[in-house]
Amino acid sequence: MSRTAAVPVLTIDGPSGSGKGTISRRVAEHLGWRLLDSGALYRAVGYAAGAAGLDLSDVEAVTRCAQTTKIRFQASADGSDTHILVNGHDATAELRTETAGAAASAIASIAPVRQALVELQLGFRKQPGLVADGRDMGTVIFPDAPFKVFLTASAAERAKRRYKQLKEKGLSVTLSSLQREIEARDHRDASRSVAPLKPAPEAVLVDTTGMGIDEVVAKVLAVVQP
Ligand SMILES: Nc1ncnc2c1ncn2[C@@H]1O[C@H](COP(=O)(O)OP(=O)(O)OP(=O)(O)O)[C@@H](O)[C@H]1O
Ligand SMILES: Nc1ccn([C@H]2C[C@H](O)[C@@H](COP(=O)(O)O)O2)c(=O)n1
Repeated sequence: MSRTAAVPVLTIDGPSGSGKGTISRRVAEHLGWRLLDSGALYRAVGYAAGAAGLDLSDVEAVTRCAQTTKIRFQASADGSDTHILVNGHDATAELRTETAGAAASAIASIAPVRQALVELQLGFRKQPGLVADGRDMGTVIFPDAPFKVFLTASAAERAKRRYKQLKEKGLSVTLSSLQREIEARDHRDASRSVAPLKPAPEAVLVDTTGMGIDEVVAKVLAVVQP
């Protein structure tokens, strides 16, 4: 699934809360490369399906939804942030919730839904390069990527990070329920038959447990610029 093999791609896959989004953004900025947040696409389809009142296990209806939903990434006016428009509605805040993550994980196990999002993802591969974050970037979407990283961290550490993030947003959550949700999502993403969450055999594994963000960024950059 190449599109333009001459364009370098760094794939960053890993479980929920391992820091893929944060690290991908920082690394893409440093390299001056484009960024693909593939999880946002699945979140957008899950959100659109929910908004249309669909049963998320209705394969035909959710597939049609994936094929017709218009998803657009738009830089904020000051360029510091990216907004996600779903069928013209700015759904950025709704898409970041744990509920949206769980809905995304549910519809992501449907093979034709994944197929409907392939071309969109390949279209991000443009010069001077792409940092692609997700679950199957290195295994399915960009198997020929010259640089592949798999980020992990213990479930307890990932739950703590998410807890801090949500508390800072003023949301009421408990650490134990977050850890349970994270573990359930990991299990579903890793055990599905289509494009399961797993490292590409040649990916560099980075366990970020106990590592700060700057340290992880440096380690990932070293994969591209040894
Ligand atoms: N190495 C790190 N040390 C401490 N906090 C981190 C680290 N990496 C990421 N974080 C924080 O953890 C939280 C989750 O990170 P992030 O959203 O990047 O993870 P993710 O893997 O993209 O999650 P998801 O798959 O659910 O979208 C954020 O608040 C982020 O700032
Ligand atoms: N390449 C991808 C990206 C995401 N998903 C699914 C599985 C995740 O639980 C969900 C949300 O992703 P996140 O925003 O947390 O990275 O979307 C996938 O199957 N494949």
